[in-house]
Amino acid sequence: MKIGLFGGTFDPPHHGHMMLAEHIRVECELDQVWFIPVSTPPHKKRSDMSSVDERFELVTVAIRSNPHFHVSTIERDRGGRSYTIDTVKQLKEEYPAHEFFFIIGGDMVESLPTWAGIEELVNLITFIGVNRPGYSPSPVYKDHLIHIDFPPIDLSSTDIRQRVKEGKSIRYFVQDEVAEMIKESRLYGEGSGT
Ligand SMILES: Nc1ncnc2c1ncn2[C@@H]1O[C@H](COP(=O)(O)OP(=O)(O)OP(=O)(O)O)[C@@H](O)[C@H]1O
Ligand SMILES: O=C(O)c1ccc[n+]([C@@H]2O[C@H](COP(=O)([O-])O)[C@@H](O)[C@H]2O)c1
Repeated sequence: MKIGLFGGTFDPPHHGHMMLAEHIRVECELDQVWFIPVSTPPHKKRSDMSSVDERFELVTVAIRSNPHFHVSTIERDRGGRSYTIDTVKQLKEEYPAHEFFFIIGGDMVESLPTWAGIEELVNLITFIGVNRPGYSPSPVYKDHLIHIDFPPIDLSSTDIRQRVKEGKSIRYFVQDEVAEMIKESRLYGEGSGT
């Protein structure tokens, strides 16, 4: 089976994530996409990040309606900083018959040279990269990166959190169930979305 691994902080998962995963699944003829919420992101430093359990729950409800989408606990279970090289090695060992790809947006394509063990990692897995508004595709590792055009979606989890803080509606920015969970759990501040 061809599996697209889609790692992220997903705080929260938004429609950009869902559109990207579905677009890549179809374009690259993947059998499944496995969403992998990070335990601690390797590069991001945020003191107000939701817990990995909360982010895992948000992803679980966000992907529920798509039979090709799954969520993995691999990084939650491992804990600590979620280096992709560790995840890829572990998954290749557990599922030797699967062919894995790693899906990333333009910001992550740009940051690839700084990833832990990147020289080894690019020989273990092929990346699938898309454009993202504000980021230009990097010429590095192009032999290990399949570039897929993606309709620019200028949306980020940061935007969603900011809207919630400001008491603005996040309807149609995230799935209804995700918006409900944000409200119920009072994530991201007093407004918690409408
Ligand atoms: N609008 C988008 N277009 C293209 N790629 C995206 C988009 N949003 C997220 N991604 C990609 O999805 C993956 C996971 O992203 P992440 O969960 O960090 O979301 P984010 O919106 O970038 O979050 P934050 O605003 O908190 O940094 C990354 O590879 C990122 O590049
Ligand atoms: O392994 C690394 O050094 C590394 C550095 C930056 C990002 N990543 C992975 O890229 C994915 C997206 O990261 P982020 O910060 O956008 O949530 C997520 O799975 C991270 O573990 C991995």
